[in-house]
Amino acid sequence: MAGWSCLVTGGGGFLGQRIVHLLLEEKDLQEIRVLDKVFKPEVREEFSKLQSKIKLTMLEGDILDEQCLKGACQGASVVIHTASIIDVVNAVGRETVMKVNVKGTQLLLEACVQASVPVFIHTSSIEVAGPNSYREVIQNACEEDRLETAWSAPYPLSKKLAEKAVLEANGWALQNGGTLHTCALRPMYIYGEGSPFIFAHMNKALENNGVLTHNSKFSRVNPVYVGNVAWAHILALRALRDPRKALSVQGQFYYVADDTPPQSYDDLNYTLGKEWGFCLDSRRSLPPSLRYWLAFLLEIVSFLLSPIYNYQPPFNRHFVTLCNSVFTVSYKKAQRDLGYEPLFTWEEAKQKTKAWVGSLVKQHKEALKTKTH
Ligand SMILES: NC(=O)c1ccc[n+]([C@@H]2O[C@H](COP(=O)([O-])OP(=O)(O)OC[C@H]3O[C@@H](n4cnc5c(N)ncnc54)[C@H](O)[C@@H]3O)[C@@H](O)[C@H]2O)c1
Repeated sequence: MAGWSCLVTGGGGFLGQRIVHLLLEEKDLQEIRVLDKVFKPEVREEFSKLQSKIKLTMLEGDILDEQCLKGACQGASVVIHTASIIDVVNAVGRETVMKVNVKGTQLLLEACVQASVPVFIHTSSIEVAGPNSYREVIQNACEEDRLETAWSAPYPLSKKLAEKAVLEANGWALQNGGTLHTCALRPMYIYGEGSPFIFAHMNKALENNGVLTHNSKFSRVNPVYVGNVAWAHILALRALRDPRKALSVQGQFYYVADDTPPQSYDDLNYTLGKEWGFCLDSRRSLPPSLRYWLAFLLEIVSFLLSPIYNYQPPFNRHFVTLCNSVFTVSYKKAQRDLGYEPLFTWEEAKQKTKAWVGSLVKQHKEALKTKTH
């Protein structure tokens, strides 16, 4: 097959970087374009090193900038769209999240039509499916269950609308007479080296003598390792580029999990941190029902104050539900259609992530030492 090129939006992010690394191994790939709003200096340096292996172009720009998207898509054969704002506590502002996640996706789809890019892989999220209630137990959910979030909170709603736009765009006519083929991947909560959530969590605990906050001990989910999620993206793009497989994959969505055992978010953090002296807060936490109604009260206060003051509650009902639900999925459909098997076992994923958490602890100790000298 002739040389091809791939654009990764959000490619400077936690997942995007791992996708870029895996792309390097793809046959006949001539160019990787990485579009991101900002590249951290360490990411820029990492990508500069890769430029000796492949033509890697870093494009700093906004997913809402049509001119930027036009240039980024020109001549690309595949788009992997991971750029998004993840905000489960409404810290960023509703309008911004909706714009970047929904409008940004629509603009990118239109840019693909104009530039005749035939393959579009979208990183969706488990949040488009739920959980809707912490009282509901959902185990081993599969795509045929047609689960759908009922939340109007900006993150789940925007991801739901973005995924819908992507799947509806499957079959669109391209400028050159070709056809656009799309699919969406719905990863569970992603962990691994560089996870912004684990980074924030561990740093907060380090400021608190290694005590990890525990506000999700009733949850039971199957988190997925970042290297496996990146791998699922590669398999999806291979499938959509393969005329024998494309027919069963186009217009479809897939849950992406791996063999990480179902557990609470608290237990995951503890497992990753205990070797480095982290411990769980031994104080009793509020039961979910009480936290839920407290969140509701705070949301009302926020609403009442809104004409005069922008008060953002520290948690909301959606967040409480997320942190206290039993919600696990099966990855059988991805196995069947994409040939997906996790690249990393739970043991490997755990060891790699633990080692990274250890490096955070080391950095923290060194920073403390320099402060005191
Ligand atoms: N982290 C998780 O647990 C998780 C779980 C399920 C799905 N996802 C999805 O995976 C994708 C990647 O998430 P991640 O965990 O790597 O997060 P991340 O924040 O590390 O990566 C997102 C990237 O998008 C970029 N971006 C944000 N706004 C932009 C804009 N206006 N223009 C251009 N780029 C912009 C950010 O700079 C960032 O590099 C997202 O679509 C997210 O919804 C993440």
